[in-house]
Amino acid sequence: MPKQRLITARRVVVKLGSNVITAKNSLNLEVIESISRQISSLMDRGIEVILVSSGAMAAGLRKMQMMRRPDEIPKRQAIAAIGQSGLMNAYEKSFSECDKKVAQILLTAEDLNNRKRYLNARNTLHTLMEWKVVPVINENDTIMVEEIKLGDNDNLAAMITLLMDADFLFILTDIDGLYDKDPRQFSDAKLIPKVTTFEKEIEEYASHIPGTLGTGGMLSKIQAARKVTSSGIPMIVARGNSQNVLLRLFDGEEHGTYFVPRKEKMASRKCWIAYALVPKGSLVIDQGAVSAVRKNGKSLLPIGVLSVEGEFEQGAAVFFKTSDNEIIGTGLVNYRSFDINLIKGLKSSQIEACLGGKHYDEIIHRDNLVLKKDCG
Ligand SMILES: Nc1ncnc2c1ncn2[C@@H]1O[C@H](COP(=O)(O)OP(=O)(O)O)[C@@H](O)[C@H]1O
Ligand SMILES: N[C@@H](CCC(=O)OP(=O)(O)O)C(=O)O
Repeated sequence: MPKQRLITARRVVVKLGSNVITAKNSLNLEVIESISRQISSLMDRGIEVILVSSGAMAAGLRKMQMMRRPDEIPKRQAIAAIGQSGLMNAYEKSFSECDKKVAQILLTAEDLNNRKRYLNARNTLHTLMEWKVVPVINENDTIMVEEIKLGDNDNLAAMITLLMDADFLFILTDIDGLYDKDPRQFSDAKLIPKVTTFEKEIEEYASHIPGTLGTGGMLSKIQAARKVTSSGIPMIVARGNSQNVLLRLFDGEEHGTYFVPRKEKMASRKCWIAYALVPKGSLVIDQGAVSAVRKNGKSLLPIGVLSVEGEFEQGAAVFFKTSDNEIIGTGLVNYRSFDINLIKGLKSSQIEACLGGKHYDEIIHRDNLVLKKDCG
């Protein structure tokens, strides 16, 4: 293999997918041991590693000798609980053989939505890394219901990468990387070694249909790549059971698909607004406001707001869009939807008379506003 891309990252996130972590009848201990050894060896070189591991559901199914996920939610959650403890046991054992300790972190979408909990998670992860303990993160499947699930660990891993200001995201799966079409359906599918821009066809290459035990398929890996590369962080998708894959990547060998990062890095607060929050409504804005926020980097003022969609409180994340439904970006509102309905179209100097008081001139301050065009 040619050596082309020496990785100099100091803090990385590694994500292991369900298919690669499970064998025929249970967890694939060989893979778990190999990845643990590789992570441990990176840590011994002074690199900080955070592991996002799937496998709870797959391991639980195998343990209960079930062929597929049950339809009932309580049963699914019970399966995840059974599998998660086995998963952690396996990591506990394999990392202790390398003299490393592990910590289990189970997160929900709500934890990432709430800024206080989001920052708390960050502090805990920092402490673990200071103590040279390996954080093993998964979604808390046992309490999540379908509607509010993060859904796939590729996007969770991307959010952890942003949360922790990591320098690199490795997504390890059961295939060599991104192909130009679904290799399960097309025998002539070709591996794409490098993705520089997210043209529409990139998403068309990928089927969202995962492998037998996976969740998001290649599509969720591309979404994850969008998130991190738009924030200036590179990502590689590679085969997790290929021998010493992480160490070889660190030594500069080319494997898998490399997603090239954008040059400009988005501030971490803006990453949180863009990727962790679920918008609660929309503001339809006029062309003047579109140019002000898009071209001139200005805040969104009431005068540019035409209408309000949905009901939301002060501080909520909302989309702002044109009357043709083109989404321009996302931001945190200084006023609740009820008040925006009253002040829309007004000058900022008229807010006080209208509402009987004024805390802010802007509906969305530019520090709390992220443009879609900056999100890859
Ligand atoms: N264009 C593509 N390139 C590579 N793999 C693809 C593509 N389209 C669909 N896939 C499928 O996506 C699967 C990986 O996704 P998934 O099963 O969710 O893995 P994981 O469990 O590692 O997250 C591969 O096994 C492959 O069959
Ligand atoms: N939280 C789930 C993993 C869901 C998931 O994203 O799976 P995958 O697409 O295989 O990475 C579990 O542990 O089973």
